[in-house]
Amino acid sequence: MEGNLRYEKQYSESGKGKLLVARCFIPKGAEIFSEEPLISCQFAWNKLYKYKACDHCMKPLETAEENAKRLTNDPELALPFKEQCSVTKERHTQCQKCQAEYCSQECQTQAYQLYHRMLCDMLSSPSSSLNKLQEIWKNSHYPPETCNILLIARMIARIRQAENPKLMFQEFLSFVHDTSDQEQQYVHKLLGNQFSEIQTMVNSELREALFDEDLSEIFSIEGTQKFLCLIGRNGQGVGTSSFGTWVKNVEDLELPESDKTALDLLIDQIYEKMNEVNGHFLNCEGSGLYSLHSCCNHSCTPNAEVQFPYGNHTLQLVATKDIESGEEIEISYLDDCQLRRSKATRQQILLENYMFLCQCNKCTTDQDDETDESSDDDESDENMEN
Ligand SMILES: C[S@@+](CC[C@H](N)C(=O)[O-])C[C@H]1O[C@@H](n2cnc3c(N)ncnc32)[C@H](O)[C@@H]1O
Repeated sequence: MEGNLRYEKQYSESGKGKLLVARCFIPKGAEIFSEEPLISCQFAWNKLYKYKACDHCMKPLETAEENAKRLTNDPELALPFKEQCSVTKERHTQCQKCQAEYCSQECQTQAYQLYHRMLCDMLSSPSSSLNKLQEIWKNSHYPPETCNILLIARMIARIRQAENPKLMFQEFLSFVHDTSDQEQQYVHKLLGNQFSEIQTMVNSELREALFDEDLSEIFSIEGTQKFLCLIGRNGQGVGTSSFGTWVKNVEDLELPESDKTALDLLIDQIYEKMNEVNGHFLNCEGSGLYSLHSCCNHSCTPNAEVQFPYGNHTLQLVATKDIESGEEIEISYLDDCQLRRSKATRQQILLENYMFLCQCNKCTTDQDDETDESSDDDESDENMEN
């Protein structure tokens, strides 16, 4: 199988750590790989805002029409081509103990086998340390969120439920997780002074909920800090939307030109209304840790991008340019708007969020401060979403 892969892992000689390199020519638009996350989790505030998605794969649980009604605040809204909605409610299941909802029995079983068995009891009791931990986190990380502390609880449960917990722990440690850079100049922003009290609380609730003598290293304060940095530096934002999937499906339909025009108009009007009512928070969001994707370095002129074509947490890496054999495969950790900012601003955002001074081609050859197209006042709080 190795022989068919379009990429290989290498180690950078210029201090960028692991990286992915193309093993063959990859044409623009082609899939480089797709992968399931090692672990993923929705953001903590989703429930309150009524974003409903599978507790395991993040596939939306409300139909495209329900989704559109909620986000436009228009209970009368009706969508044509309802059969193009991919939500199949008759397949949905629920954990009888903690009420977690799933898009299918397969997801419920997978979640239980991977991490849910260890967490279910605690999640079903409102006063448990795990629920306390979620509340502590929610109260210090308001939307837009970039990670949920339950992701760490799931990581620990995944390690403890693994056939070989030490091996699974090592797998997580293969993601970059240092809490400061080599010169000790920069510390990850999740470990900033404003969060020091929270780190102690998080550590103590994690110990109470999930302590295991054999894995005591995870439960030290340094262990908690490492895990926080690990999700901060590698976590990939995931966004799913049943309306978005419906739009993609109806756009592929073979329709007479006049019907297509009417449909496009309807879609534009719905999106406009959604933006008016809800701003930019249209997706059910969360984050995940992906083994292969986390080997991709950042570039301010990337040649690949992350997509979620299946409407769940399965990630696909797609070439956005022709990539020559031997070329590094690079994504952007910045969104399009941030990519147009000056070198100084881009570097500051990357330092704050990922603790590195960008060594991509553009940054090492560029004196582009004057090309900055936007104000440098906005703060960035983006994860590896783009
Ligand atoms: C998701 S990891 C990418 C893979 C990483 N090189 C590794 O060894 O695992 C993100 C980290 O890679 C490094 N990195 C990514 N892009 C970089 C770049 N353009 N310049 C320097 N370091 C970079 C930084 O340490 C960053 O925190």
